[in-house]
Amino acid sequence: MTLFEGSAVTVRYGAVQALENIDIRLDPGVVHGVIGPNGAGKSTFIDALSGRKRPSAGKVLLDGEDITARPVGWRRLHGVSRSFQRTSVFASMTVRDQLEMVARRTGGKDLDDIVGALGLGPFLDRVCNEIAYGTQRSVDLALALIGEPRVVLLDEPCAGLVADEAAGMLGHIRAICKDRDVAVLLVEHDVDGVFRTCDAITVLNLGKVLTSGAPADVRKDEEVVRAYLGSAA
Ligand SMILES: Nc1ncnc2c1ncn2[C@@H]1O[C@H](COP(=O)(O)OP(=O)(O)OP(=O)(O)O)[C@@H](O)[C@H]1O
Repeated sequence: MTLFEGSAVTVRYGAVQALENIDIRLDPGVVHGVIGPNGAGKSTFIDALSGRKRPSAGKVLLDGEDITARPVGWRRLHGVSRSFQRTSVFASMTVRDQLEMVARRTGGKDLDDIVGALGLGPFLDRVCNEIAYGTQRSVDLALALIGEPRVVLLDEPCAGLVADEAAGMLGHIRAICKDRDVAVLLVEHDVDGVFRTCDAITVLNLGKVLTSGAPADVRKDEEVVRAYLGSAA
């Protein structure tokens, strides 16, 4: 059985059809990238899968159970977490207080492991608005990982990072996916980074799937090259 599945997910904002019949399957230990031009529907897709936005049609399934009507908090406590495009850290709290707050809520006993894996130990007693932006993004990722989620939906975790930081972040994400057998959905604009990091890639364009499959096949897909990758492919 598929761990987590979006089936024919459709989202309309009034007259705007942001997503039309999108299918995705997320499996443990697999990083699944979602790429596409601005406005393709990537953030809307994460919102629909995470419970922030109720799909107009279609279903979201966890372990085969229909969780489409379950709210965000229920999903988080049942192993589905997400991060946001903009950093969601509380500026005036210390890194430790933030992480512990989420650990208490989710019952997470894995805080020390996550802090170690992301190299956050030296920053635990620093206030978030005093640490570098790249470290704040690592705190964001840590917040999504607390509580041993089985499914992690990441909305542009590399936004605003310089190339080296982005490469480090993507390396952490892949390692955590493999080490913890987590199903990861990665929305990211850094196309080369996505191709290096992901085991499978879905390309969205104007709310529809252009193609989905192994990175090498997606890179060769003529429609994707024409609509999105262009000469970068
Ligand atoms: N709250 C909203 N109300 C109306 N339309 C919206 C809303 N949010 C998104 N849209 C529209 O839905 C479509 C998909 O937007 P979405 O933000 O999901 O795309 P995206 O691929 O994440 O884009 P980006 O890469 O710029 O973040 C766009 O046409 C957008 O204008």
